[in-house]
Amino acid sequence: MKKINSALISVYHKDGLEPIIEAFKKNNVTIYSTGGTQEFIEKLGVKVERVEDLTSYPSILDGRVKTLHPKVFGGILARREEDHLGQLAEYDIPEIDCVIVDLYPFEETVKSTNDENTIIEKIDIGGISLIRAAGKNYKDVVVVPSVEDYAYFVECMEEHQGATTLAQRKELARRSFKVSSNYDVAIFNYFDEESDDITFKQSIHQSQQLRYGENPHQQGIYFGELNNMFEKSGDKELSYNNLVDVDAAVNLMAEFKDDAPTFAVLKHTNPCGVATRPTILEAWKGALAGDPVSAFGGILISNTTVDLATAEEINKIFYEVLIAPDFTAEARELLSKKKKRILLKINEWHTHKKSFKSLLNGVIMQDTDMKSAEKLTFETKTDKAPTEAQIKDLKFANKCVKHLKSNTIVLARDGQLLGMGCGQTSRVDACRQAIAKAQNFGFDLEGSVMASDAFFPFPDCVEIASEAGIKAVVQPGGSIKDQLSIDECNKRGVSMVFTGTRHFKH
Ligand SMILES: NC(=O)c1ncn([C@@H]2O[C@H](COP(=O)(O)O)[C@@H](O)[C@H]2O)c1NC=O
Repeated sequence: MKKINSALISVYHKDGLEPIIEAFKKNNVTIYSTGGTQEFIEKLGVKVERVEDLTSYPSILDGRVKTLHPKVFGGILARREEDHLGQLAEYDIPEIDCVIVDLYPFEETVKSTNDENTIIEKIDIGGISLIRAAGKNYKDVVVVPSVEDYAYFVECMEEHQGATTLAQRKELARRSFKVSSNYDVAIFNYFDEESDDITFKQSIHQSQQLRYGENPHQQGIYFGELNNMFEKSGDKELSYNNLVDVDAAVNLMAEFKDDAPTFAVLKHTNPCGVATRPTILEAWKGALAGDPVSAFGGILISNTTVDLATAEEINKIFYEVLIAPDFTAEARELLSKKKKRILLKINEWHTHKKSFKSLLNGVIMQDTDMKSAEKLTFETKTDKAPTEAQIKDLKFANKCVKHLKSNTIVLARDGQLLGMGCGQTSRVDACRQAIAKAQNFGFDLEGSVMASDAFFPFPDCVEIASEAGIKAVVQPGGSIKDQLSIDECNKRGVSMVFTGTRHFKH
């Protein structure tokens, strides 16, 4: 157990210090402090020793140098043993038993301005050195590295009448290196933004223990911050699988965010029902019709506010998560009555620019596939060109195919997904699956269109699709046997366009 006799306090966020100062007063702790912090503490009626008096230097260079001095760091870093204490005495350096710091808000500054000078001034040097020094010497010194730790520190002191245990000091040292490493990563990422150097560092502050991972015997943790993106209602927490599905759903619907009302039903990340319609109710009905069986327990997402009429229909099935830009008050009230369902109001259609996956002994990163069908050039390769209506459907189908596991085929007509085959080891299997699913759910495929995530190595898919009634096809092209598929289309009066962009999804 170590009693605190002296403390250095230099904090950006002053609010919240009050209980600490109160406890220090009770235990006669000598407080050293920097300018603004000193003023704040003195307003609480407690006497403070100025760091400037300790160092015999004023704060200089606009505050760039205020605590960086051997009189400060000596008192923090000295081991409380004869040799070190002798040196402190020799140089008239007081021991500092506790360091409380809250760093300049670097990340918030980067978010709020592009002005480099302002950003650079918010790189804390003295503060981070203080917490690293105190963290290193945790056996003798207690460190409080951020405003988030004030409450824990007060608890520790209350438990032992102004003293701390070794375990508590070690825990606070751990927190101090968490703060300093996150802080340095954020600074690094700012400087690294335009660099060609290949590095991977992330500063993530929040984490959430999930009920379990993909299966109950696997642990699951989410590292990240969802609160800016969604407002969640419902008591149930998002599970690991929900998070994976919600991510897939948002990435899909981001493609349709500027379109007419669109609804999608996803299962295990794959969209199995999607429809764009003049009203949200019709969009829901159209999406559900795509695969009413798989929709059970699915993830639902719309690009339009969910109204009461739509909510009444949705309420007829069991779903896990419903995501929408908003819900009318009546729709929310109705949907909230059923437990075990999560409503997410989405605030921003944020799609991450980079995506990561852990594998083997590391992590792979890639640019997210941001190529949307709206921006692709559809180059007609057949004698027959698709009609305007078919082009619209081909774009719709191509937006869907991009979000399905490869190999995948999507069949669509009039802004509705009619059938899809996905996760197949051959394209012809995906094609057969898409046709079978569509026919199973009562769709006549006459006049529909087909999208493929990658090229056709053989003309077999065109043959099968055309037999089922498909009249237009979109694919990236790029096979040495492209001509065979084009010839097959010409023979059958089917139009085919190439986009030049493959959408594999593994
Ligand atoms: N330059 C230094 O020696 C220095 N020492 C402490 N700081 C920071 O100064 C801030 C507190 O300053 P003030 O008490 O003047 O409001 C804290 O965020 C602390 O992390 C410093 N500022 C930046 O590096």
